[in-house]
Amino acid sequence: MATHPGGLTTAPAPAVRITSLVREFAGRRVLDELDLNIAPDEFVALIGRSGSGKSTLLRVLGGIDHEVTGYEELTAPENVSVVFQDARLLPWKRVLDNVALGLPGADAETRARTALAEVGLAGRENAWPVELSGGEQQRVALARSLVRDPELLLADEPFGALDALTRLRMHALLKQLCARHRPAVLLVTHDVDEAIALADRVVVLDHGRIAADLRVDVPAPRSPGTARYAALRDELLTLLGLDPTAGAEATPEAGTEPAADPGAPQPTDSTPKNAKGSDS
Ligand SMILES: Nc1ncnc2c1ncn2[C@@H]1O[C@H](COP(=O)(O)OP(=O)(O)OP(=O)(O)O)[C@@H](O)[C@H]1O
Repeated sequence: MATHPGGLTTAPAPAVRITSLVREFAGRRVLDELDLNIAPDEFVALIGRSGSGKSTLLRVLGGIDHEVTGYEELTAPENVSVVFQDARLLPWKRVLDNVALGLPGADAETRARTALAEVGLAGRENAWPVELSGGEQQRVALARSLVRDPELLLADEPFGALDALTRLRMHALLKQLCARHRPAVLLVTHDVDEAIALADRVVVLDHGRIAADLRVDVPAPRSPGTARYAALRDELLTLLGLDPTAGAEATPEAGTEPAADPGAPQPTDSTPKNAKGSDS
């Protein structure tokens, strides 16, 4: 917050400013007059049913999708990094070269080494991607993103393919990295617990519109045992059309696809059936 000489207190300009964004595919609105602001260094988790438009929004913000149908305002920083569910490392380049790839300046290699140390991979610089576990590959992907000091980090289910234990380790790492680098973050996740663990705000997307925008006012450490955590989790699950009392069972919303589809948000921090990554 900045204070002007007149005593007027103003919030810093948002890193992301979206007003009335529309994206259609074959005449069907996938993003429907969507409004969203993200402050610099704010961490926003984006959840929603499969097909609600989460990845589309990320692709627009990441400059991967240039074909938006319309908007009143669409502002994002130029320096954006994107992390996907799969690490997308170049298999023919060693770990260090993957991180340093395209980095300007004579100190590129030094910066890449520092970034690898930050994600706990000092000593693995000369490894080939294939020699790393899934969790380690995602660490490299994080290092490759953060070495560029992005003002905005976009993450599309980056831990979705990892086992539950590795995912928890990655949560701790991401928190640590964000505290140090302070990018604005937009994280797409299907995991309500992941959203509460990491985010300052959780935004629920439904049919291309923001259905809810909730501040995560759960005191640290964000333990699932606390009343506030449980209340927020129940609220989010209900917004997603899931029955919070039903454990892993989902309650379909009337008139919509069953919430139990494989892409539906999970009420527990469950490991997907295709979980492959581990840090060990
Ligand atoms: N290139 C495309 N051509 C046509 N339709 C598309 C295209 N990309 C996305 N869509 C449609 O837009 C809708 C939103 O897709 P999107 O991938 O953004 O959903 P999502 O919320 O990320 O889903 P999930 O949670 O399953 O990943 C879907 O109905 C999808 O079929």
